[in-house]
Amino acid sequence: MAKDIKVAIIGVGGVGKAFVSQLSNYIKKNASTVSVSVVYIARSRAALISKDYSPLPLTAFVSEELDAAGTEPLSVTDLVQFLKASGGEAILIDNTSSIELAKTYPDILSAGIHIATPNKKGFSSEEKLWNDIFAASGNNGGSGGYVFHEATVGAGLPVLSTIRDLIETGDEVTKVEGVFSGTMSFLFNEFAPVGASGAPKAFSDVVKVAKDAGYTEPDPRDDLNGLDVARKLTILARLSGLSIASPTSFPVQSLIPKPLESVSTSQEFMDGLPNYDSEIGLLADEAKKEGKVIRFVGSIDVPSKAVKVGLEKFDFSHPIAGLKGSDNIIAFYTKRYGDRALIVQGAGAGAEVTAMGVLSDVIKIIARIK
Ligand SMILES: NC(=O)C1=CN([C@@H]2O[C@H](COP(=O)(O)OP(=O)(O)OC[C@H]3O[C@@H](n4cnc5c(N)ncnc54)[C@H](OP(=O)(O)O)[C@@H]3O)[C@@H](O)[C@H]2O)C=CC1
Ligand SMILES: N[C@@H](CC=O)C(=O)O
Ligand code: NA
Repeated sequence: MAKDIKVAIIGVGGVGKAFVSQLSNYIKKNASTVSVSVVYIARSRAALISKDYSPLPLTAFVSEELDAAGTEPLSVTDLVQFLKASGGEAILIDNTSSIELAKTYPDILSAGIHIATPNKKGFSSEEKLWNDIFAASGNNGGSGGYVFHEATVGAGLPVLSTIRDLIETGDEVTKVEGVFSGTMSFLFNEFAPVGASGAPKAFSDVVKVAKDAGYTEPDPRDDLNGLDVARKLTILARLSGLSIASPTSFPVQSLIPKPLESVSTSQEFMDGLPNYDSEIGLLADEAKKEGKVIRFVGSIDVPSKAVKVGLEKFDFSHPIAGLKGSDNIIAFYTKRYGDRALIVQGAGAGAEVTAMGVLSDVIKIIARIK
């Protein structure tokens, strides 16, 4: 029988709940070959802890159960100690968007605990944190835990595994470009579709739909200010070998109306947004007159080290103009692939497709340690 791998899950929001459900199915399906026990599940102010390391039940109501029966969450130091005391391998799943938690990854990895996460913060903030995380990890042959973060770019789409494979097999990535935000894709595909006729939808209404569908960041301003895309490009640029100080160290266009930049809560922002629908409507109308649509895109030009994020106009026939739903499209230009890029396309946001990216990372870790 394979050794039992302990799992701790922090964050059971949209992605976290879908992850718990997918992990539960994975554990049942693979019970004869893999033994996985979830021993800790936490949200901000409550946790379920299995002190004797017996598996916690993985139900669809996990966040409600946490509130009803949970105790105070452990500090990261205590959680590491608890997982280490089990005597075996342990994986931490960070399904939050917390920078504080991300800052502790080097310590968690140094303790030999593995990490799988869709949280972009650790990989896209100051470069020192990125360097510390990978130096502490076992990814490059070190003694620390493995860290995988596929869902930080393009949700479950194979974006990071693709760029790593290209580079590790000796190809040279020259340019990466496309649509990197499920939210932004959905907003413009719905608000300014190709060949639109009739009354346009209000931009603020579409933002609300994207939020309710679980595409946005916990705070949708993090999408609309361009920073979510900037974080993804920071990760891809760093994987391409560029030194990127932070996601604000290159040009990033924000779609937040100036007067709403200073509001304090995300609810105030959502309430104020309808007042600015006409501003973005004008940009879409201008493009339409030229036979184009506007889309929110990003690009990394590796030789010139140029990274940028913002709105651009596209002909109706361009593949970016024709995207649907929350689809991302990411084109990798490399020496081997020449002028015809390697393209990855599909849903780039949503709980299920993101959780799939996290679980696939967990499965990769299990394959290395079991
Ligand atoms: N949604 C998507 O399509 C995608 C999301 N991601 C990333 O996945 C992560 C989760 O997103 P999503 O599920 O949509 O977000 P949600 O806001 O739905 O869920 C966040 C969860 O994290 C918990 N949490 C937040 N901070 C802490 C903390 N310091 N300690 C413990 N728990 C905490 C929250 O608990 P509580 O409710 O108690 O505060 C909640 O359970 C984010 O990093 C996001 O960027 C990545 C790709 C796609
Ligand atoms: N808010 C993000 C979620 C995935 O990273 C997006 O819309 O792409
Ligand atoms: Na991905």
